[in-house]
Amino acid sequence: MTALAVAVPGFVQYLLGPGSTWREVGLALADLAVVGFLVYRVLLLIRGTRAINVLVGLFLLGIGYLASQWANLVALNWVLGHFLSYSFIFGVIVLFQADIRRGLAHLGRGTFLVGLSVDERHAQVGVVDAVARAAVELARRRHGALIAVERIGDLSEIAETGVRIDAAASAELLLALFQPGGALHDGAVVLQRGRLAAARCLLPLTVSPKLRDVGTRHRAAVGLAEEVDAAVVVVSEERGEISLAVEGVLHRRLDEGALRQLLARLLVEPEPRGLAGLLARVARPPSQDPPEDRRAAV
Ligand SMILES: Nc1ncnc2c1ncn2[C@@H]1O[C@H](COP(=O)(O)OP(=O)(O)OP(=O)(O)O)[C@@H](O)[C@H]1O
Repeated sequence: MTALAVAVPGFVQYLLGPGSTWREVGLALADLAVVGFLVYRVLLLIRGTRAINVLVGLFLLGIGYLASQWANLVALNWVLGHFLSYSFIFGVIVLFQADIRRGLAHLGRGTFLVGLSVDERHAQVGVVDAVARAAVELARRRHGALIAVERIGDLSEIAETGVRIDAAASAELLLALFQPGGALHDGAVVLQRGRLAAARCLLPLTVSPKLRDVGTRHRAAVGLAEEVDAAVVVVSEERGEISLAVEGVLHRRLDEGALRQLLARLLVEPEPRGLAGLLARVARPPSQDPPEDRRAAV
């Protein structure tokens, strides 16, 4: 460790040139640390998503560009150079849009929860209780269910794909809606601002290849959680399992306690505000996530 503490600044000083001062070395080290940390956070953010494949594609294009430059292949180098510069701009905006949206929503999460009024917070506590009680009972009965709860992302468009209900959210209503054979049991129920907004809604399906062992109900939950900042609870008809999709990750095999805890964290408990909140969110160690075997990153 001590050897490393001497070797790294020494190496940086060597790179900066013989006349460099320790202040310059210190600044260069801080610069490297900040860039390293940012790259690490970006990789964590897009880990296991389609974005990582695109990043690998861009990296290979970059290698092709450098190779064509080295081999003096003028036409290929011209094409790859232009292709790279445009695909960087459009690639970041278009291909990473879901990930950017999720990342921004992640940063805005504290603001959403801090901004809740007393009444809204009370309604959210009711939603957590209703959804958790219903999910446990639906799992016991082996009735399949899909419940999307709005957070920052607006679920109005999703609600419009189904049948409008606009009723107070309760476990009893959820149990009745997901009764097999019922007119509204298919598709997802959408909860907005503490109320049960609509049923039989259609959610976007994820195309992630990582979710091979689950069917369309779970794919629909993850698909919505990839696109919008919502908490989506799934009850498996086949296995009687409860899962929750949020920020594109499926937390699987939850018992009532774990489900309540996750829902409360996502819908009720505010995180610290301002710089403290930002630092807490950015620096949250991966170990605070549920164990790896319960998660399926997409
Ligand atoms: N895009 C979608 N939006 C909303 N609901 C959907 C969507 N796709 C499927 N579903 C719901 O999932 C049901 C089919 O579930 P399927 O058995 O394929 O999935 P699963 O993930 O294996 O779930 P389970 O473990 O309950 O069987 C459909 O009847 C419908 O209610």
